[in-house]
Amino acid sequence: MHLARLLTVGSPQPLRSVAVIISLAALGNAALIGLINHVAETVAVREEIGPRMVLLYLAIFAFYYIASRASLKEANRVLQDRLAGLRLRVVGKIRNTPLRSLEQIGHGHLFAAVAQEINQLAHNLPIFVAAAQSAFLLAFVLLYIAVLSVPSFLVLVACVALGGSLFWRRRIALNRALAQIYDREAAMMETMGAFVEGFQEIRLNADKNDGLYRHFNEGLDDLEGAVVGVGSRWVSLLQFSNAFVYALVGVVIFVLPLFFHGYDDTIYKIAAAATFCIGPVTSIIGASHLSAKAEIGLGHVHDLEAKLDRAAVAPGPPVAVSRYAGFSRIEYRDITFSYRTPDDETVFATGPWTFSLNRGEIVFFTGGNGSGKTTVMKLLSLLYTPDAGAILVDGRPVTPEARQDFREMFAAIFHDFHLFDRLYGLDDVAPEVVQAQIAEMELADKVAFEAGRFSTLDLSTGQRKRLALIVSRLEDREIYLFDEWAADQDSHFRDTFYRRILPDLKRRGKTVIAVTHDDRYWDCCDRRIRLSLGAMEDTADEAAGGGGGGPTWP
Ligand SMILES: Nc1ncnc2c1ncn2[C@@H]1O[C@H](COP(=O)(O)OP(=O)(O)OP(=O)(O)O)[C@@H](O)[C@H]1O
Repeated sequence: MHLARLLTVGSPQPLRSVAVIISLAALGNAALIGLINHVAETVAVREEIGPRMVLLYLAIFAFYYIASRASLKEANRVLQDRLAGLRLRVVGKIRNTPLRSLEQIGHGHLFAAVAQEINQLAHNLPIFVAAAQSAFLLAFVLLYIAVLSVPSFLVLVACVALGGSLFWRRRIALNRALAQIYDREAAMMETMGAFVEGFQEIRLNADKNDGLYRHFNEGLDDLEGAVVGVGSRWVSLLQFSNAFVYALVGVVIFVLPLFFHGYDDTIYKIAAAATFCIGPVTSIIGASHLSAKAEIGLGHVHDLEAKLDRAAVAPGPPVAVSRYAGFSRIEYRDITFSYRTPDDETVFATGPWTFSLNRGEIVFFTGGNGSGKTTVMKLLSLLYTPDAGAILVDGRPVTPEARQDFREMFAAIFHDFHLFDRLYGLDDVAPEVVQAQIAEMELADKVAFEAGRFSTLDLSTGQRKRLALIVSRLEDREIYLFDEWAADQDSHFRDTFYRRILPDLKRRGKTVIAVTHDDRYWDCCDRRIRLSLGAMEDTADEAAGGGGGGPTWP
């Protein structure tokens, strides 16, 4: 069903053309079988095979060869095109999904669906195409048998229907077992991931290393047992299909002559034709095994698509300049937000809080671990949509359609930031400008900007953060969010950040919101907000609190 859905999305025209070419190739194959039978009969009655027959054989063979090659190539091209379309569609949905929904789906699930499942399918597609050709061939061979003897055809069709239904029943049981393998494979992949991500920890601790290895081994045993079980079911299914074809040949040779007269002349032709079917039947059975796997994999991709569709927000038109560019004041009114479990239990809640931000000010957010600073940063930039409350820019409410415009005002460096090696979205930046910033950030001996990309990202965490700062400055946004940016910097660069970079941004009319634990630099802000269990607290009255302009609560 999922495979059929993959094929039917998009224009039906290429599929029709493929079906025509595949059926031509199968027709050529069947004609070849018919001709071979005819020649064998001619030789058997000691008649001469003339050059016409040789020429006919060569012509049919050439036709079959060309059509078969073209059908495999064309079908593969069309199917790979459908898969590329599926990948593009899923990634297109991912990029328009709200951050929170993506976090709930989980990165592992996303990668498994977009990379693993679709890749596997892409590799197996040629086998499906060959199986489709075999199916057409079987149909033509049955037609050929019908031309030779209608009663034989009817008996064979009845036998094939019976065999097909037996096969189908066994296949359903096999599919169930395959689905269980999928779950075990996912669990094993997770433990594999722990080896890679926790490599430093296990290299330092042999007991931990052994424990994880044992856990992996148990999972592997479990998986192996399931795979072996499916393998033996699969082998017996394959044997059943081959034995079934031989049984059919037996019916042709031994049973049919007992019931039908005048059958002796054609018996060997029908037997030969049925024998020719063994290869195609094996090819179809092989593909059916893979198609069961593909169904499960594609099922996961389609499940993911459905989740993304439920969460998706229709993208607005491309934004050249945010409609809020040049804002004077942003007000966040009665904002609330909570992380919830799938059972709808609240894990952490923040708000209701009300906060306003004036153009050109520097606001620090402080608070203990888990107090909600990062969460609030994501709410302020609308990476998270508040559960309730309103945001107004210069008195105008930010409507759902305008949210992307609002986000376009921000450049953010979160503590789990991602550094791209290219300046995506900054096509017009002159390399000299980037190079000058690299020098200013004292990274010139480490990294260069060449051919539109950074020469390396293999840098220390502090250095990578400096590179991220360069990128955010090049983006030239209205508001800068820094989530503990200075935490990984040495004392010299920490000083540079608070005493030079932040004031410089302010001088250029930028607004800065920074999460910080650096109490030595609290004098560098205009206002400081403290978060405690998700609640905002005014620090204006604190003697050691932020200097500057003091709080500006609405
Ligand atoms: N993706 C998430 N899903 C569920 N709960 C989360 C998620 N991220 C954070 N939380 C919860 O929200 C609370 C606040 O987290 P947040 O990262 O905002 O705190 P923080 O003040 O930035 O902490 P830190 O100083 O350690 O960086 C945490 O207690 C955590 O349990």
